[in-house]
Amino acid sequence: MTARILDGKRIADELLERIKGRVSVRVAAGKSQPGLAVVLVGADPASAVYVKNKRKACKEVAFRSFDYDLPAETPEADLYALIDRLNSDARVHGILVQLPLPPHIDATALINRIDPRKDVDGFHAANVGSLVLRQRGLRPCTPKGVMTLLAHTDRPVRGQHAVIVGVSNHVGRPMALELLLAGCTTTSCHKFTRDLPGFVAQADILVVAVGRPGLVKGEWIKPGAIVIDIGINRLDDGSLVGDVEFDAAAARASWITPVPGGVGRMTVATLIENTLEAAETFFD
Ligand SMILES: Nc1nc(=O)c2c([nH]1)NC[C@@H]1CN(c3ccc(C(=O)N[C@@H](CCC(=O)O)C(=O)O)cc3)C=[N+]21
Repeated sequence: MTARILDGKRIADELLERIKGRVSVRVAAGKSQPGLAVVLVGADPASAVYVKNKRKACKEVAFRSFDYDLPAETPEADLYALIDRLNSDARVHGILVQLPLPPHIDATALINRIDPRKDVDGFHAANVGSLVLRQRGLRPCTPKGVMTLLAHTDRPVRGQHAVIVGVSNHVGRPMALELLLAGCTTTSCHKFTRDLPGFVAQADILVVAVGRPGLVKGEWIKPGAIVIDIGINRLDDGSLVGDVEFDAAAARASWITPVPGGVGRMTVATLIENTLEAAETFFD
């Protein structure tokens, strides 16, 4: 078998195109233009690339974007004051504070200061709770974007054995929940897991979000599996690779996401989707 490419760039562009249409309908009906505030603290080069992509996506769908590029030394109190201002600014429907933050800032406290209705990352404790309990709320972008990708395969999700490698707050753990809620039998693997290859071999749907190039070997993959690679690793030669050996995995899988051009693009498009959803659900 040779895998079909689950084309995150194309699926993300189609999603953005649909959102752009909905924005023009909304604005023509006299409703507000959705607004997204993107807060970047410090000069982490990877963060700069991601933030640039988010601001570009805002332009593409005719959202208003409010950009804050702050020095790494910004006092915590100034950031709280900024969040408070954005929370009460009616032109702003979504607030994103790019992570990681400099070490002197308590990221958890700052994220929890965001109005949960504007927390388009879905990182606020209230939104994580809503996801767990299946209540209305904003859902973390990367796992939600992966569910959109899975809907573009020819395979059902319900009933499949999903194996998630990585249990981070923002990606691996909410990913396992999304798949569980969609009717998968789920297995989460992490650094204490014994026999990672044995679990990977059982996956009908494999999602890897660790950040270690080549962690998952192609020969571990169950023939016909769907492989979702969330890792983004920059090699010394400047190229980007995921956590899965792409060529060897693609020889066995039915579908596979590329890096770049896979999950990363969906994360950005889903952030935009969440911002429109926030505007429509909470502020119309
Ligand atoms: N508050 C917060 N929310 C986030 O959603 C968030 C964050 N902090 N911190 C960092 C991670 C990472 N992330 C990505 C965004 C875009 C691409 C992306 O556009 N990737 C492209 C190109 C990547 C490149 O050229 O470097 C691709 O995979 O094709 C990837 C990863 C969002 N994150």
